[in-house]
Amino acid sequence: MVRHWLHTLVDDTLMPKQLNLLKSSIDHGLRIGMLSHDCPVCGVAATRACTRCKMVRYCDGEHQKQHWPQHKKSCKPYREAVDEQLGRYLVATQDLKAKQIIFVEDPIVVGPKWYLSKTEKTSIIVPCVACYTPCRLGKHLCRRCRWPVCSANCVHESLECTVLSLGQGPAAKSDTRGLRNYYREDALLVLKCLLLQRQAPERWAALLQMQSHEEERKGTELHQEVEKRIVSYLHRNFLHRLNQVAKHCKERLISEYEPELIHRICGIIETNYMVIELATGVELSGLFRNACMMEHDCQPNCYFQFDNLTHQIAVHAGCDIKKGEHLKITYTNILWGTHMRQHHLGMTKHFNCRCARCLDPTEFGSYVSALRCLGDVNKTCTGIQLPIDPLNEHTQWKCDTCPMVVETAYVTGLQTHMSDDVEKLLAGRPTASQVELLLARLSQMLHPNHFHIFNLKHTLIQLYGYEVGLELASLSDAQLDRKLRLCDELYDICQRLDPHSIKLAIYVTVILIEMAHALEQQANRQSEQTQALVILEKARARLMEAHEVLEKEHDSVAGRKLYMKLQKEVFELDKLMVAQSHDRHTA
Ligand SMILES: C[S@@+](CC[C@H](N)C(=O)[O-])C[C@H]1O[C@@H](n2cnc3c(N)ncnc32)[C@H](O)[C@@H]1O
Repeated sequence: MVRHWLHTLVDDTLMPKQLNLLKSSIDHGLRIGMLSHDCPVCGVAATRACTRCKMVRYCDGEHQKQHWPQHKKSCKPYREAVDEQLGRYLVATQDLKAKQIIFVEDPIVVGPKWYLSKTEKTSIIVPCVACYTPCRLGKHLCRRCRWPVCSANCVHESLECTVLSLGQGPAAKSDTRGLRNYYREDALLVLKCLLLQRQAPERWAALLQMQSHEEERKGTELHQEVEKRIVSYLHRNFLHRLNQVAKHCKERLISEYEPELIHRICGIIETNYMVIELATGVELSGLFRNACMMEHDCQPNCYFQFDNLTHQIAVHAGCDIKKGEHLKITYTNILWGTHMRQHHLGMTKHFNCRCARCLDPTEFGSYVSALRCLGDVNKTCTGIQLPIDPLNEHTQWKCDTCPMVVETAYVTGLQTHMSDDVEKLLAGRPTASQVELLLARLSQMLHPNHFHIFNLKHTLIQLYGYEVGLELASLSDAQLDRKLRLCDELYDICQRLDPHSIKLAIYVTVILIEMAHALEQQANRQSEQTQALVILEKARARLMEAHEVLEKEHDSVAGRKLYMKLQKEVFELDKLMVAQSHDRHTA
């Protein structure tokens, strides 16, 4: 769902179920259409881009010169800065308006997904080695390197093809597992990085400037994992033969490829990679010189979109940003509680986040990590238990009402146990009553806004109104009220965590659509037509808000599918409203 830096650790169980239902409609490429390709002076289609920001194009140097006094006010509205704690980061050099494109840039390198899911590792559908179109393993192979391509005519980049052709290929009569053990597309991004030495020395130099955390990574699980998955795989199958080739050809295809360098590249990828989702649903991983410099904050102020064809990134202001403010994105799942986010950032990006949300035990009043206080044997308590020092992983948790204190180990144990219960339940397509049961059980210990509770409630709003027997028209008034109340609660949490819906656009859209559904049903049950129309107006306002929120997700598959759904919903609602007001006038 939501695109960002995360891989397998992003909680898939939080993916709105509705999106799965919508998985089959439109599929077309999306360009970063917000940029004009016309000369701003004469309106003629132009190719000569401003070399500084690359965001405006001119038909000739004369018009570029003429436009400069105007353009210089918005050209490259940010600068790079460095500090000891953050490393390199970006700062706004002028006030920026929400949604404004701050910059567009080409990738340094793009390649297949850096982490494959369990299913992908064994799937016979793989991305074409040349163009990433999904193709069936073994149907077409590149004539030279014998890697899977989508058609016999698809042309594979020649240097990569040469290196891959050094491999022996999978063992004869390999089953799918054997084939997948050989065709490991998740190692190709590293190979593409190595090839930059020869193909694009400037991009190679930019790559090597990126943060790798290579020292901190040594001896960690991630280091061991890439040693097996990438470093030894590439050496064993392809790179070990490069020396022999060099002797024959009297030139080196790649000058440096020793294991330490490959580990460093793996560190660079792990620290910086961004997920690019294509219209086909195929995910790629990319590195960008400037975009990857943006620092992390658990409440970001920027969002980004990708061009499907060129893989360019467009970074937008997610809200109004003042001159001097840092440009910030989020590297983790903002629906997780502070301890989980900290753990994830520490493990993959090697830093402790000290943003305003992480420092606030209530997490902006959202209470997504909070527990209920159970009191002691003598007295029950209605208080809330919160971490005393949220940045300390060993902190105690204290009740805000009574003297009760619990240890972190207890809280972590409880949450892990509950994670398992939630994941297990949601993986099995539960009914609303099964979700309600678990919700009731977890609610005895967790705050009503806790992230596990959020997850269950977000599932519930997509079951009331859809499940057989619980279609909107079949819901009792109480069930309809419950759906609406759950939507309100979820919306409130999203607003606290992400007031501009920068990271939670998909979640918020689903919530707003479900709110609109519940309101439409309430309007249906109104005998008083004027009142019904007022409720329908409210429903329409929710859909319009969803429309606005979803703009940030125009480039994602989920976003485009939801957008189509939304268009239909607005159309249907408008029809209903016209019919209602017609009835009112003729009554
Ligand atoms: C994607 S890179 C960002 C660019 C990096 N600062 C550089 O100099 O190349 C991510 C790394 O930047 C640093 N970083 C980013 N956001 C941070 C934050 N909020 N606090 C501390 N370090 C941060 C961490 O070292 C992290 O692993």
